[in-house]
Amino acid sequence: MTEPKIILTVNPGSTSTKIAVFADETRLFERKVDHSAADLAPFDTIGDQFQMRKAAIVAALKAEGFDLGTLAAVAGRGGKLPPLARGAYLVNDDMVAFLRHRPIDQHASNLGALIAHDIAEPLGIPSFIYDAVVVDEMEDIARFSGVPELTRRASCHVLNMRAMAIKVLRRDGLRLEDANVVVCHMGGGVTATVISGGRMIDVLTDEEGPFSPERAGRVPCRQLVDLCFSGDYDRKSATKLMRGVGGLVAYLGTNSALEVEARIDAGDAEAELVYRAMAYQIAKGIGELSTVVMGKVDRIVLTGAIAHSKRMADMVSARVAFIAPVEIVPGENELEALAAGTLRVLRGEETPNVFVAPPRARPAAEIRRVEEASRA
Ligand SMILES: Nc1ncnc2c1ncn2[C@@H]1O[C@H](COP(=O)(O)OP(=O)(O)O)[C@@H](O)[C@H]1O
Ligand SMILES: CCCC(=O)OP(=O)(O)O
Repeated sequence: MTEPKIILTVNPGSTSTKIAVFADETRLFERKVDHSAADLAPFDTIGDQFQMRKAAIVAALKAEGFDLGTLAAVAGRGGKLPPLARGAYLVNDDMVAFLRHRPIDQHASNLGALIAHDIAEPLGIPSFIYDAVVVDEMEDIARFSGVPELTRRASCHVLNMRAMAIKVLRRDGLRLEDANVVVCHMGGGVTATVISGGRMIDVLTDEEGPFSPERAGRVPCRQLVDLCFSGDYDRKSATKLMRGVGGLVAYLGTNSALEVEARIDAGDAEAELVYRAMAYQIAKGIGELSTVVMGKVDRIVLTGAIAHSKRMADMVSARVAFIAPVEIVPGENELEALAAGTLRVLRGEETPNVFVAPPRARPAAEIRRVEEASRA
């Protein structure tokens, strides 16, 4: 009998870091470390959280008495890289450098590959990402933003959305390839997608859709431009306003939907209105994506940690149930999906993709200098 493959999976989310160790398909243990808005406030960028999050993981593994020497691979949640294909990518030097120095965006998932690589490299074992948040299968028509310089790109909770859609359909004897499903993941970030014929043909990213516990979501763009040039913000602080201290944090000072619900239960009318507004925006997003498949939606799936909330699930369902049956599948199985994908690679059933960093875009001023020099 062959020895089981031991895999450490790492899922840095905006409000928590989750890890689990698997022996083949069997989960040996799982740990979640929550990061409150106050814990995260001192960090300017996601990259600055690397040591804090890695230390939390190492401490959790130590508390379990886990021997790192038994590991066959480490898998991290894939972050804000350029658009990728579905499936596995080996974490290589190009990917590490890209995520460290020029990630497309600030998101906790950027730390998935970095932490996985940092743990795996000294052990002489590979690290992988699987179904990264930037898997992009959008159709050409979905890429228009209205400004030619700004192309819409996919970014969502890919791992969990696909896994939950497959689970719901399989239970009803259906296949993802044969259905139209709108999935909304409600966690620290909220994103939604419409999956048609097995592909995520359009996506509501966390910057174009509903606000969420710590993100602003879609905002009035002219006012945003004014805000950026008001003199009160630089690039870092304006970015953080959108991601990190937006949404529930901005309105209510907490990234915890659980805390907001406790305040509502205690009679806080402001908390109730903000939470209801979040549900309203989520429902509008689902409606928007339903038009992509002309309303022919087989299932709407609500998932993520906030789908545990009956209050939120009811508020959203009430507005979208006219479109299609609503399935509530709380939580996420991102760690299982990471382990399952990595196992396929280790067993030789899937070949990992190779990440090649795109060339750096040259700033307009540099291009002008080069052109002027060549004319001279
Ligand atoms: N049972 C629950 N009901 C409502 N909200 C919950 C519940 N459990 C967790 N949450 C909320 O879900 C959000 C975190 O989602 P999660 O997906 O775990 O985070 P991350 O995006 O960091 O991975 C937090 O706002 C948390 O308060
Ligand atoms: C970038 C989309 C994924 C996302 O928002 O994840 P979290 O909810 O974990 O922040």
